[in-house]
Amino acid sequence: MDRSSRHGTIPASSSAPRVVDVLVPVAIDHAYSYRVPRGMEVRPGEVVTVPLGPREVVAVVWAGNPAPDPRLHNRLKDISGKLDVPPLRDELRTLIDWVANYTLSPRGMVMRMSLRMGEHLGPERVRPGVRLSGEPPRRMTPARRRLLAVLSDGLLRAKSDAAREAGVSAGVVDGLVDEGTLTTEPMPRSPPPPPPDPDFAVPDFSRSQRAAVDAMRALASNGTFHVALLDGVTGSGKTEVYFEAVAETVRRGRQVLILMPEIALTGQFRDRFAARFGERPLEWHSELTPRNRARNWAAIAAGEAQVVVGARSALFLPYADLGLIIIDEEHDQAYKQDEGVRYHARDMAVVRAHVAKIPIILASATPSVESEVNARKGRYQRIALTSRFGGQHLPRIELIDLRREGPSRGRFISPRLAGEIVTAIERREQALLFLNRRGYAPLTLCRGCGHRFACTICDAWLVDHRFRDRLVCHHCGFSMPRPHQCPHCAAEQSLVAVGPGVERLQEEAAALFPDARTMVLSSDLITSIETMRSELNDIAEGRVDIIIGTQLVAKGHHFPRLNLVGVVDADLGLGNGDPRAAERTFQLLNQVIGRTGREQGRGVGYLQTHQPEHPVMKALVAGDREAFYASEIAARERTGYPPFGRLASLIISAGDRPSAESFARQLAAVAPVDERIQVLGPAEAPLALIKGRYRFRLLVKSARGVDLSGYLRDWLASAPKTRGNLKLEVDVDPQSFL
Ligand SMILES: Nc1ncnc2c1ncn2[C@@H]1O[C@H](COP(=O)(O)OP(=O)(O)OP(=O)(O)O)[C@@H](O)[C@H]1O
Ligand SMILES: [Zn+2]
Repeated sequence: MDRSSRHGTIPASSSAPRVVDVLVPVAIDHAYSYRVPRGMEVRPGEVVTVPLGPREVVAVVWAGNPAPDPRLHNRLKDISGKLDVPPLRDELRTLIDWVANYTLSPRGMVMRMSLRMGEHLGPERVRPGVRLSGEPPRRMTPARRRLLAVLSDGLLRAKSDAAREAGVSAGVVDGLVDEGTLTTEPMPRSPPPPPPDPDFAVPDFSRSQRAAVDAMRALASNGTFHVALLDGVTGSGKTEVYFEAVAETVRRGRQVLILMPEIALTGQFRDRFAARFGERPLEWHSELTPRNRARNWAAIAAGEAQVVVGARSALFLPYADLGLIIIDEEHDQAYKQDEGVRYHARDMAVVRAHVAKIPIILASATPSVESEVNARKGRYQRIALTSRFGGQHLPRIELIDLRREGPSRGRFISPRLAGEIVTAIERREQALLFLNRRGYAPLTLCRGCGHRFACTICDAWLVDHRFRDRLVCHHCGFSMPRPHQCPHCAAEQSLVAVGPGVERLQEEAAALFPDARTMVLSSDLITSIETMRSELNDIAEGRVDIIIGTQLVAKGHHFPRLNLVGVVDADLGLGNGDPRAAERTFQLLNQVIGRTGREQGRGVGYLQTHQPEHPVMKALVAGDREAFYASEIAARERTGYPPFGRLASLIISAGDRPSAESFARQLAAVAPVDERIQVLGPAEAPLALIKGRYRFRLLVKSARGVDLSGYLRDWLASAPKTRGNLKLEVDVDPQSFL
């Protein structure tokens, strides 16, 4: 069913040139008018190329323009060509308009996310193939002999493949083509990916899973807009359960999108999918090569790819017939894109599902407060899995009070935790040391003069990365070799590392447990999805005793022999002034401890903390999730924070501090008065300097039902314009308050 055909083609009037509005993929909001050349038929949604200044760009016809301004006629340019790909459907164009309007992003930039492969777009290139003709070569060489041997089966091979298999250069192949020994033929287009088989390996579901499985199948077969929160404790089998909704949708011949918070997770996930469906799903993320990107895009647009697993940008792809969306780990803050178009992929996925009239499943063991409230109010259907699969118990959690039983100075693993790790290894189980901090140490200082190494263009300390032997800024990526001398007082050997990162923990673990095999997992050490996959396999197959990792290991993994997690600094996320600090800490710690005790024995998590009285710690120890949500929801309600109120932030930055501050003040001064809306600030941002830019923030707070985007748009329309290097960024529903 092609919904865009409802609009039909844009009618040609007899004399005046036909004009259409075309959205170009640049930072502007409105579409430009272009003339349709004689003999070309275009419909809204069609992908075209148009001249834009000195360039040719791939763009999309957004609407007909039946009454163009006659004064423009002579100045309008022609559409250059049409791409042989399906038009962007109404559904996707509506989403693009909606997201642009909601986030206050230029529509062209939102649309660009749907055309992410730019010039690689278009039908796949035809590759030349070669085959033996029967004509003998005039002259024989060893290289020619090898090539003929490879082709002796008479099959057609891509030219490059034939050369590679025979170990000869392309010139050898061309030579034999010229002599008529080989004939050339175009290679057939690569076949579409084989479809997943919904009945390949259906698991036996446990009694407690069965109700959820039935609910999944029902929701998929109803096929209407509906939001379900699949709320299942860690290890309950959420993935197996939502696979049944996938299977049902695939049986109906419609497409499924599964979003993951982190692309490093997609490798393992695709293997697991293949175990259930016999085939790996198509993937979509920033690590794809341009060629795979173009191929996957085309397969998705043609409806040949039935299941797509991807990072948040996969939400904007032109699915031919999307029938279901799944958001795995829906609470994860990685779903918020914090630059360019600032959107929350979970929330916008709900919008897409609504526009497309299809079901969406949000899965989590620790739902976001937003989704939890929606489930409590009945706006989302809660589908619960309250126990672990296979009768395993949920982990037990104990606190280690660092004020009383902490490690000695310069050490980070307390004696009690170290003792438990020894016992675990003796039992041939694995242990995970969790610390959400990359590198060796967050701060380096000179013992002689107190000099601290800071980034010169950011308000941040340089982080010591010993494996790379450099000091690195985590905000701008600046790095320098680790110095051997203080640049300030010239003292030699005077630099000390302050505080721990995962690399330093590994050093300590090696000293404490000299016979144990350790592995560090952190995003800066993972070079590709493939290396991540092989390291995770090493862990799953027991080739590692102690895993030392950042939040990368907290998510979604299943390590059969892991029964102990030591959280080195449980307080790390609590003290940063973020209104969601408690929620995030609760989610992250729950999730990481949830990696334990998944197959045999009871898992246990140790939280090293300075704040054993903190409500988050108490809720974790008591295993009392209800208490946590109840107090957090009450606090949000009291303060009018989301989801009981709405927030937006305006970030003003400039190359010098006074310009940024004075513009922020001018902006605040012209905020329209509305008794339902409060404008707070400007205040210097917690990260006051990033990449050489000074930053101020305004926080806009409103009641729940207010059209905050509309308010912001009116405000900014009447505000002074940014000039010079002043920049104003709008973040609706901010997740980061730095
Ligand atoms: N019905 C079943 N039959 C066989 N194995 C199952 C079944 N349900 C779950 N499992 C297995 O139990 C383990 C945990 O399942 P899964 O990873 O889906 O849990 P989860 O709820 O997503 O966990 P988490 O939120 O902790 O990542 C997996 O190894 C999975 O294959
Ligand atoms: Zn920096």
